[in-house]
Amino acid sequence: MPSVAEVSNSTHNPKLHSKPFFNDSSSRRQKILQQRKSLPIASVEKRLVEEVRKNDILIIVGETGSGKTTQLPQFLFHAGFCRGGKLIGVTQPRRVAAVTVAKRVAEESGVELGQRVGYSIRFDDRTSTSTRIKYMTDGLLLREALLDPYLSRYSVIIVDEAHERTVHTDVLLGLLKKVQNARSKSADGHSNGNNKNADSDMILDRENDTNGINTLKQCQGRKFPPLKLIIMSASLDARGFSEYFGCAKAVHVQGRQFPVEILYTLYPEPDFLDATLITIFQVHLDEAPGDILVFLTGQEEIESVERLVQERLLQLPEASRKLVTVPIFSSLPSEQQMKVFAPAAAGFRKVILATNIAETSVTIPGIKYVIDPGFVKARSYDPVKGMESLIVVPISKAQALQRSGRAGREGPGRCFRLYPENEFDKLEDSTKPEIKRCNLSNVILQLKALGVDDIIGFDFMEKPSRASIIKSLEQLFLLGALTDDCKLSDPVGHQMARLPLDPIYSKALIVAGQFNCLEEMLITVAMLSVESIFFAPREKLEEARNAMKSFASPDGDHLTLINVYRASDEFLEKRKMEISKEKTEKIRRKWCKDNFINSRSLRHAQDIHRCLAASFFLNAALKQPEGTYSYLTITLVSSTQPIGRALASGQVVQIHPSSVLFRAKPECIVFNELIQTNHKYIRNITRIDYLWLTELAPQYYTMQN
Ligand SMILES: Nc1ncnc2c1ncn2[C@@H]1O[C@H](COP(=O)(O)OP(=O)(O)OP(=O)(O)O)[C@@H](O)[C@H]1O
Repeated sequence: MPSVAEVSNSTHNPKLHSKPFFNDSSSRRQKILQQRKSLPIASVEKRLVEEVRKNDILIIVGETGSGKTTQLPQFLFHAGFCRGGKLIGVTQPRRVAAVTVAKRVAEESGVELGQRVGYSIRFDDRTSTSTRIKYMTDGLLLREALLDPYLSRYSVIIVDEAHERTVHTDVLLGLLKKVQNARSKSADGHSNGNNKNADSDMILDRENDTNGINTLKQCQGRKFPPLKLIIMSASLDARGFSEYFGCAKAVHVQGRQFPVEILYTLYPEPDFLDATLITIFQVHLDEAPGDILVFLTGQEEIESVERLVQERLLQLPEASRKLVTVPIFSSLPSEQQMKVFAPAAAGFRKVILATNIAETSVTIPGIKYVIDPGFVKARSYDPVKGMESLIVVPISKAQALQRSGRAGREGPGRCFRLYPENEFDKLEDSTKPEIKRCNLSNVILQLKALGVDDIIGFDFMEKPSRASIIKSLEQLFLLGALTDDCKLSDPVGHQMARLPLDPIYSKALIVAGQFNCLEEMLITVAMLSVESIFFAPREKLEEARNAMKSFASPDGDHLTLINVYRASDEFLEKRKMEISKEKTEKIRRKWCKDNFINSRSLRHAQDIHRCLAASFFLNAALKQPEGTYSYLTITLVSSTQPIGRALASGQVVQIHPSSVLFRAKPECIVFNELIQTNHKYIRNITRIDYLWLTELAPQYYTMQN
């Protein structure tokens, strides 16, 4: 049993370190200072710092809003943990949390964002050489470990919201355990290279790597100060984490700043969307001023609730219509996401319609009421079919707690749970770790690059199933990332591991060079790697559709994406298109000229098609007579060999209505995404010639004939 020390809330309020916040003593500065002083964590600053000094691994559990995320890194900074230019890294499962918390802490510290306090998320880095407190996504820290296997720049790493158990958090925990072990050995004067301790073999067994990833050889002989590791959350299974870290100490920061009253329904609600609407209007019409945060499962649901709210508002007297809806979901452009943090116009109440993106870590100013129907859209993975799907499931108790914790941050709050209290009791305590319900290709690629060859033997907090591991190994093998003996292939596997992309995209980029279409592939992958390029607000649906049509390519979504990218590039940069110096076949040119076709564009389009086919061959589908598609999946014949012979079996999928090929329905296509709602849909699709499959992926497709 781990020892759980209670760090109580005392009446003593230590003087907070207050480097100049702002030039003037504005009322905002005073307010922030006051707010910080009154946080439960403020009264236990010294004791927490002491605990961190005494323990290399510390588990901190504290109520939502008690000040863990914003205050602890500042306490440690002022206590000298950044001496010698070291960093305190704080990981978050979500980008929006990393960005908004960093902004808040920079403001609290009175520094410009990107200086002492910064953030780093994929494709957006706001740090500098003076950054000492760095908020980042857990995925980003994993990538940093590829370049710096000892994470030598960090003196402290705080894994925040660990209860979410994202796949990156779980891999990171295993990795940090090993890094910490290796660093404490190096600090003790152990020779890294000779140490055969199993705990450090991942780092120690790294071979020389010619692909730019730092290797053990470069690290040998260097000494690193011990790494402090802090695992934090409001709803953590402290015992489970403590056991995983060898009976690490767990402390509990008691108290919350403001109470949140929890209300349940008397009976189960047959239609939770209807119940949500009724509750929104009850709060709006009957409750004191304060904004509302509603948790829904996805974009479609958010848009339909938004529409229904607008319709019902029109039925109210003019004076009661002062309610504005603001959506937030992951595919919304980030400027739009940030709108939820802006106050509503004077006299208006704001109702934020959010997915679980707003569930943890974030403080949305003004929120007094939370409406929680109790559902979430979660990933699930079927390793046999190789299919990942999103399904609506009840939330866990931990999630319910996080949701209610978004209220009560600036004053007392209320949370309306749209289910009876006895239903709450039946919820799972915590969310099933994502690593047990997702495709592992990306994780395996990264672990292999970090020198972990035995994936099944890796010290995961909870092991993914053997079937998922094998399926993902198989996919990586078919993409050419692994050799026959399951090692990272050279150079393809190493190159793929370095790219911060899905393995399928990385492979596309690598193959693109051979097909002379790297630029186009970069555009395609860049466009696919960001959230949805097309955005269609409900009130401007027709205009948005017309705009999309003007870019649409008859060959599919990928080429359409390139059209969009190029149009915006030309518009913004007013840059002339570069003329290709390549010689192309005279006949083909003439044919293009006669047919008013840009031969260069056509050539690239063809290359891109082939390039996509080469890398996306795992995701091919053939049209069936009735207009659906048969998706070719791979089934293992031999269960003893992870990469054995493969056979294809079909399952029925449909083209998603958002695709420009929704009506055209070509004979053979490749696609990027398979999603399951009420149907199995495929998205981001390109038309291909079936023969290319056998030409470019003979190891797989010749067997179909
Ligand atoms: N952007 C912000 N605007 C206004 N107040 C904020 C902001 N960020 C934080 N706060 C204040 O600081 C308090 C502590 O926030 P913090 O995120 O550190 O808490 P936490 O313990 O990490 O909560 P959680 O477990 O929910 O992540 C909030 O309750 C709120 O009062």
